[in-house]
Amino acid sequence: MEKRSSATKVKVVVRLRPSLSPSENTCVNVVGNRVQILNHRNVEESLQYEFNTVFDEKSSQAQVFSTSVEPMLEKVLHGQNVSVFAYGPTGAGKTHTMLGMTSDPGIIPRVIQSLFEAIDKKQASALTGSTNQAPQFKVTFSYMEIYNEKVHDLLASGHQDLPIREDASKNIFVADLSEKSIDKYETFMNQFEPAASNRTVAATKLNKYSSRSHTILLLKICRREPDGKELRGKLYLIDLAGSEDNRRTGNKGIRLKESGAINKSLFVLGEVVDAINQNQPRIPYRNSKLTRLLQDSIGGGCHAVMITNIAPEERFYYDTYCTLNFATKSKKIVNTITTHVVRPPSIEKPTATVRPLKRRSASLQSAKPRLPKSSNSLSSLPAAELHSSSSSAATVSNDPLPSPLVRQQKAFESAIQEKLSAMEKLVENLRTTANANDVSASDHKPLTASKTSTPASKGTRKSLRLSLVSVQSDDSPDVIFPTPKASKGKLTDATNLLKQRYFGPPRQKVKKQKIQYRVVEDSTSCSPLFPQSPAVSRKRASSQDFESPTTKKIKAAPQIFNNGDQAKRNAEFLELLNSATVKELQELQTVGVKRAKMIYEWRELHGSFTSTQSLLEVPGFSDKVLKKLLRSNFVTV
Ligand SMILES: Nc1ncnc2c1ncn2[C@@H]1O[C@H](COP(=O)(O)OP(=O)(O)OP(=O)(O)O)[C@@H](O)[C@H]1O
Repeated sequence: MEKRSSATKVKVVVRLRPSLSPSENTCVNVVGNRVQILNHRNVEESLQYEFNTVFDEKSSQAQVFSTSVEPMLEKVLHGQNVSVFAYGPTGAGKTHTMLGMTSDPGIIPRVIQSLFEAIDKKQASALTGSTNQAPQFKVTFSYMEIYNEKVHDLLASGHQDLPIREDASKNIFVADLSEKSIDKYETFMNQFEPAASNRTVAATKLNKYSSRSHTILLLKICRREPDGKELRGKLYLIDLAGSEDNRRTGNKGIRLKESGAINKSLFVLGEVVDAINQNQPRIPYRNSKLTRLLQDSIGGGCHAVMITNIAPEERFYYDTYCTLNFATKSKKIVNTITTHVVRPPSIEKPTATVRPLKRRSASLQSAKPRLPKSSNSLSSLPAAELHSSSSSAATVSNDPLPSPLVRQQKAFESAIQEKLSAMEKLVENLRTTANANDVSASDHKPLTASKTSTPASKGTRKSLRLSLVSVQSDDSPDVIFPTPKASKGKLTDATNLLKQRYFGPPRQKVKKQKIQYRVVEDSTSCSPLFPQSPAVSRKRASSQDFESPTTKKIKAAPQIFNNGDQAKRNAEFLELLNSATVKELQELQTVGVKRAKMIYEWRELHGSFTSTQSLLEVPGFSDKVLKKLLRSNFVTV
């Protein structure tokens, strides 16, 4: 569970390191929380940059930590994520600030120490309080490096490239790293050689690429309250690689490649910041591993502190100028802080939360008064289920529009109704013609019945109509399947009449039906009353997997129907083929204008069809097409 709280800007601080070569000219001045540098376009002017805090060359490690980082620790202990990253040109003091030396530790060792002090304090104060129950804390860490656009786990043996994946919280990208319990931290830290004043010596055993890679120490803190609630915070401590001007450093070969990779990720970082500031719809986080990892810190749900390191020497002028401009852009970025809370299931369903959902489902029922009450309506669901699927409940609530699936189904259904109605008319016309040609009186009976549909036929029609698009079972569909107009008798279902006429009245009225939607691929698959050819069965195997036993039974039904009735039906169909006009032929299932014309023209040229198989001689009729036509018009081969 996540809670979104206040929007917070990225906190940008600047740290100026002391000059390392006193003989060299400097070009940076710090005045209060402003940094001044010469204007390279006009040397008589100076450029001024203002930041949250600016640390001058005399500032101590302790000062930087207590002002910029220490206040953030409390947030991590309360389930929020914090990212502290050092940015700046090569040699400006990033590693010194983040790691420091044994004699003068930087942010990382200070964070570890303070974190445990804070945890101890919290537990002690909880135990002295009235509840006498202290929260439990679990701290783990992982350490990684992005080098040449590859992520390495620095705690694992060997340097394998790791993929970056999306965290369950959806807004954090993490590499699959080995995690160590924090009690291993001492051993881990001891592997660092003390950083000396010479930066080449500052390279460590663990991080041999030191200044040429981005290193990330991730601390995960899980706080479990006595009531079972968990607060999960993460703290990213990032030492970014410095960008290098290849012309100035004369980088070649591997160095050039390294430098290119560093520049690429820092370049993308700049693009990301620009995109956020310009409110662009797409932020190019995915364009580099670094920006994917920093996604939560820049424009995400994290508290972010950017420590901008700058060097005072004149030879760093251009780097300093660019760095200060980037820092200025970054301070405009706003993050919306997320608190990561995980509650135990038992306290997930307070009545206060469930009640509005119940009201919502009640209003849903009142909005559709004509629909029959059903045992599977939302209100009858257990409260816990409603709560656990609150998002889906919210989707249903008060929405007057049916879902696209229901709309699609309705459209399909009305198309089928039209076809059936037209087919009935067609049959009726044929009968009328047959009457005129002295057809026996007994044949009129079903046609007379067709004009006033009996309750039995209504029931059968309903069952037939539902079976066109659904799988039947024991409960009524209510909400998702409103009764269509056809059931009120406005449309007459010819297919149903045919079925009654040739196969007798339905054996059993379907009492209640519950719709379980399945994909209907085309209108020709609509009849579950006739068996499908093996080929079609194979094609539809996947959708049949979802069929209920009831549907399977219905599909098997034709086997028990009277063969004589089917023969009559086939003869009637043949009669229709031999006498219908183009327009009338079009009324048949799967016959459009083109096919109707083809059938008509073939008949004009060759005379009557002697069997339905003769249709194979009509251009455009393959075996498959014919089977489809016959099946969907309830004719057997
Ligand atoms: N505030 C400071 N006080 C004293 N020395 C410093 C300070 N900042 C940096 N230094 C020294 O400057 C040198 C360069 O610093 P550092 O290695 O931290 O730079 P960097 O920005 O991490 O460089 P790179 O990007 O190459 O890793 C180091 O020898 C470091 O000890």
